[in-house]
Amino acid sequence: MSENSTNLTGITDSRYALMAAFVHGFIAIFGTLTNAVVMLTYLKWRRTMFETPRDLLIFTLALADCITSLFVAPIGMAASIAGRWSSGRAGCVWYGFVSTWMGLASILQLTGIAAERYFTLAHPDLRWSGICKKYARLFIALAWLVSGLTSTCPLFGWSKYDLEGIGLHCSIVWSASTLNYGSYSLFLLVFFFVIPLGLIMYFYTNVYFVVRRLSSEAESLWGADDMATRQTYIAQVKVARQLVLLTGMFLFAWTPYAVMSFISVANIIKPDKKTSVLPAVFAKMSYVYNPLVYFFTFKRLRRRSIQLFKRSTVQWRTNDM
Ligand SMILES: CC1=C(/C=C/C(C)=C/C=C\C(C)=C\C=O)C(C)(C)CCC1
Repeated sequence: MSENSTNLTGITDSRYALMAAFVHGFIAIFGTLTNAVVMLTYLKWRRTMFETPRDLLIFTLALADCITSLFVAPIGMAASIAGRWSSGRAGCVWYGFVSTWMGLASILQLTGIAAERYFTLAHPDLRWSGICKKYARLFIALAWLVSGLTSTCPLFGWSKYDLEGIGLHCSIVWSASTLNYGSYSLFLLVFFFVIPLGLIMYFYTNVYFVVRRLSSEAESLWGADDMATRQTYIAQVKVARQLVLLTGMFLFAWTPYAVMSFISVANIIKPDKKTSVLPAVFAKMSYVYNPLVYFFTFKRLRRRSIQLFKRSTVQWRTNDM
């Protein structure tokens, strides 16, 4: 990874450049379109769709992925096609800043939603779900604000955004060569990866144990006549499963990048410039597959999106006649 590089021309290898061009192009088109469909569906049926904190979360995650696909991926594609960084210093800072902001906001929101699941299922006595619905908007706004402020630090001298890998994308300088770079890198890895990951694992492990205990006690707890309570419980567990999948997919995408960044900071081995492109590309693919996870797991969203698609096709045809 680059350390003190200020040379914004970049050196590339044609095979990696071709792959990066393809991935960036794919993200720019499909990431923007699929995430836009998710958001439009929510906005079209906003009265009924924003029922739970989970819906707000899906909307804001789709917004973050859409912003990155639309405003960052084309810059990466242009660089990959040119075989060198082609958007200057400002383009590099923009690329690094937006990618960092959106990524950090997503991990904070996924931690928040894991907490909501934990308190809803493990401590129903706290009536957390009611409180959470009320404060979900505030939490999401805070997550965006905190991650936004954190991402502006490199603009004010705490670390910096620079070319990474073979020079086709920009990120913060993952290095401990100076206290300035090292402290910011560690700050990000600890507060936006290790701690959120630890909390997410704690919350979902507890959810799992509560569900297991309650399932074995189900008969004696509810009896045969309290079907309503039982159905509510089953629905809550289903939601927890969907959210574990969503969070798991995000972490699946970002963990290789976080591990490679840690290896660079700890100076364990010096990652090869070419192969270090792969974790960054892999992380970006989550912008495209996240909407697919929403469509396949959230039935209501899927049904409404299909409805939206059918309506627009009918409208199109009518306008054509
Ligand atoms: C978003 C997460 C992280 C930080 C990512 C950063 C700083 C990304 C910047 C740019 C690019 C180009 C990324 C890849 O495409 C951590 C701190 C690594 C933790 C996981 C979530």
